Amino acid sequence: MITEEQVLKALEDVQDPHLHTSLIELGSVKEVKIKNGLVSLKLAIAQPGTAEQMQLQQEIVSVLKTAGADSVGLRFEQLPDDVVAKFGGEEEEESRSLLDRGDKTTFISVTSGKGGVGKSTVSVNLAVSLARQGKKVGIIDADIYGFSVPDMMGIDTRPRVEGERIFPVERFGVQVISMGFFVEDNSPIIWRGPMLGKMLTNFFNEVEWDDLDYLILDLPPGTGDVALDIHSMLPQSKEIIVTTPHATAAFVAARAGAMAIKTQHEILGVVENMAYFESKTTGEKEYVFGKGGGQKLAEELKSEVLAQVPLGQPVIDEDDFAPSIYAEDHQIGKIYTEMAQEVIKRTTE
Ligand SMILES: Nc1ncnc2c1ncn2[C@@H]1O[C@H](COP(=O)(O)OP(=O)(O)OP(=O)(O)O)[C@@H](O)[C@H]1O
Repeated sequence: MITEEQVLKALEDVQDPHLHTSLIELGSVKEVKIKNGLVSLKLAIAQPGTAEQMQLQQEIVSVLKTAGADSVGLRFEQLPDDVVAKFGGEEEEESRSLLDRGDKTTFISVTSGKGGVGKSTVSVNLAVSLARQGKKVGIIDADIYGFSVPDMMGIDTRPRVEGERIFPVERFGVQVISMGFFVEDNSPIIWRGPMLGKMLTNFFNEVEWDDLDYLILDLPPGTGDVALDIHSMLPQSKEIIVTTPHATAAFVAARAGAMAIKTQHEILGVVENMAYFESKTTGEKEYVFGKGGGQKLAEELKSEVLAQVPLGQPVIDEDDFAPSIYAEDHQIGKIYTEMAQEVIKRTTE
C-alpha cells in the first residue's frame, strides 16, 4: 500500500501553477491521510477555485495513482499572503470580472435561516424559470454544507477548462458553477469565511460567464460569520429568503433577514416553501408544517411573500434526469414561473 513518504515523493515534481514552485517547497501540503488505498490531501495553493486548480487537481490525481493510490481526495485552501508574496505571484491581468461589468447583471442571493427548508430547490428552479422567461441566467452553488445543485439539475459533467478560463456547465439554459466541481471527493469540508470568499471572488473573475441578466447564488444557510462575510462581499446583491411555514423556521429566517438588512441588501421577498399539501382528489389544502410563517417573516422584514410553494415532487423524466427541476407545465413549475415573472418585475422597474 502507498505510504506517506511515497505520496510526498510523488508530489516533489508538482508545482503550484500560479507560483511555478514545487508544492513541497511552498509548504502546501497541510495534511496527508491514507486509508485503504485512499489518499486524502489538504493543500494550500495560491489560487484556489480557478482553472489552475482544476488542472492541478488532475495532475495530482494522476501522479498519485501512478505512485500506487487507488483513489484520491483533495481539498484546497488559500496559501497565506506572505508565502504568495515571497514566491512572487504574477500581476493580476486586467479584470474581466462579472462584478466589474456594470449594472447589467442582477445578483440574487438565496438564503435561509437553517438547512433543509428547500433553499437549493428554490435556487435551481428560480434559475431555470428565469431562463424559461428568456433571461440569461447563471447560478453559483456556494452552499458549502452540501453542494447539491449539480445533482438536483442532473449534471454529471465538470466545467470545461481552456488555459486560464473556466466555462460553466450549461443545463436547461442556465450556466452552472458549483463549489462541488472544485473538490475531488464528497467528504464534508470545513470552510472558513475568507476561503469561501476567495473562491467566490475567483468564480466571478475567472469563470467565462455570458453577459448574464441574473446570477443566482445558493448561499450556505445560517447567520454565522461565514454567511456574514459573503453577504458583505456582495454589496450589490439582492436577497430572497426561504422559509417553511413553521413559526420556528420563520423566526430563524428572520435572523438571516436581519443580516441582509445589516449588510444593506435589498430583500426581494420571502419564499414560503413546503407551504401546504394539496389533495389531488379534493383539491383541499393541508397545512402540514403549520401556517403563516412566510407572511409573518415578510412583515417582520417589511417585505412581501414572493410565492408559496406546496409540497410535491417533480415528474421524473428518465431520459433527461434532473430530480429537482419541475417541468414548466407542472403545478409547482407554474408557481416558479410566476415567481420568476415577479422577480423580473421587481428588478427591472
Ligand atoms: N416543495 C417541496 N416539496 C417536496 N420536497 C421538497 C420541496 N422543497 C424541497 N424539497 C426537498 O427537501 C429536501 C431539502 O431541500 P433542499 O436541499 O433544497 O434544502 P436546503 O434548504 O437547500 O438544504 P441545505 O441547506 O441543507 O442544502 C430535498 O430533498 C428536496 O428535494
